[in-house]
Amino acid sequence: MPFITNIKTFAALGSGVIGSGWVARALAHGLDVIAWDPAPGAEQALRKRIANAWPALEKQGLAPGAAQERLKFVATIEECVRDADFIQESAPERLDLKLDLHAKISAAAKPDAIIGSSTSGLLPSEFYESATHPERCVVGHPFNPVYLLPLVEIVGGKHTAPEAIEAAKTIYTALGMRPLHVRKEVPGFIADRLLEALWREALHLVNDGVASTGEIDDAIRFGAGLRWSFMGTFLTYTLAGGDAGMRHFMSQFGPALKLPWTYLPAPELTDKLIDDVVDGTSEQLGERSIAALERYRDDTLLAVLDAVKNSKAKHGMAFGD
Ligand SMILES: NC(=O)C1=CN([C@@H]2O[C@H](COP(=O)(O)OP(=O)(O)OC[C@H]3O[C@@H](n4cnc5c(N)ncnc54)[C@H](O)[C@@H]3O)[C@@H](O)[C@H]2O)C=CC1
Ligand SMILES: C[N+](C)(C)CC(=O)CC(=O)[O-]
Repeated sequence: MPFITNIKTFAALGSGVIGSGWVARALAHGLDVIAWDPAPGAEQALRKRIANAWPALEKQGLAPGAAQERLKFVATIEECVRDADFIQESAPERLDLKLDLHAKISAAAKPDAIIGSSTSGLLPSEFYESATHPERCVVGHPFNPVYLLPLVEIVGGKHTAPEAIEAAKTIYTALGMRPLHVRKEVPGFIADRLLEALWREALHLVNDGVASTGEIDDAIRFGAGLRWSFMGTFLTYTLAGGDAGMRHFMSQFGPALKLPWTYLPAPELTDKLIDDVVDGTSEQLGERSIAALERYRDDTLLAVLDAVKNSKAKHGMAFGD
């Protein structure tokens, strides 16, 4: 059965940080959005988050007809998904919860509507186990803020049809995203496996009293963070090898891989470590509210995205290259 790819109605289940980001992206692309979230006050919180994101989306350019008013908040899962052409679940990261939720979502959805889950690293073969028509079920793992960052990792489970992966690619591309198909179903996929390694080391550095949270963030944002926005680790290190490139880099820095630079297993999350991290980041936040920091992040991300796009165009590359 061909899957729906020309979507007009987007269903969002779960409207926290990530669900609201999906809703904002879908609205900005001129879609009708139906949302459901069981938390009291969820609709109001969702509308507030979208209003905070909207100036950045306006700056980026709205699709014809795009409007915040095209969001409808409903009271049941069934109402949310029944008429949807595409469904994105962004519920809490718990296997039992997602398993139960997807049994309900898929039973009520159109059989040819693709279902995506925002999970950061749970396995689709596990949480789609009880789904109706599991051949249309995928992971579509986004990055925060979902309404601005282009990457979405697509992962299939053991029942996912190859055509569903292609359909998901088409849908996410139409939503202005850069899909990356993760060909093997592994926990953490590609990006979170990398991010988690950095996060564990950062926690060790705090735990060992080597650096504060602010100093660790400085080490990222004034160095590797700047080049990561346009060049990944492999190409960056090719340049670090000089004219001899990666082969010289491997021979010069390869031995360091045997030195105890990294710890990898996560440190114990003691109360002290949690307090140190929370106190450190509160100090970094200062007087700013989360919403104000989000607006600063969005403006800066737009500027970086623009700069990368323009520079690539000058070098004959498209943004997605
Ligand atoms: N926060 C992040 O940086 C990222 C999170 N994700 C993934 O997105 C998903 C959602 O995470 P967040 O938005 O961060 O969490 P969140 O805690 O901000 O939001 C979760 C929402 O789900 C709602 N909810 C509770 N029970 C539910 C149920 N049974 N069915 C549907 N919704 C329910 C909650 O009321 C809440 O609004 C998770 O799978 C997470 O791994 C993916 C990428 C990044
Ligand atoms: C922390 N996290 C694992 C939920 C992060 C992600 O999944 C992606 C992101 O936005 O960094």
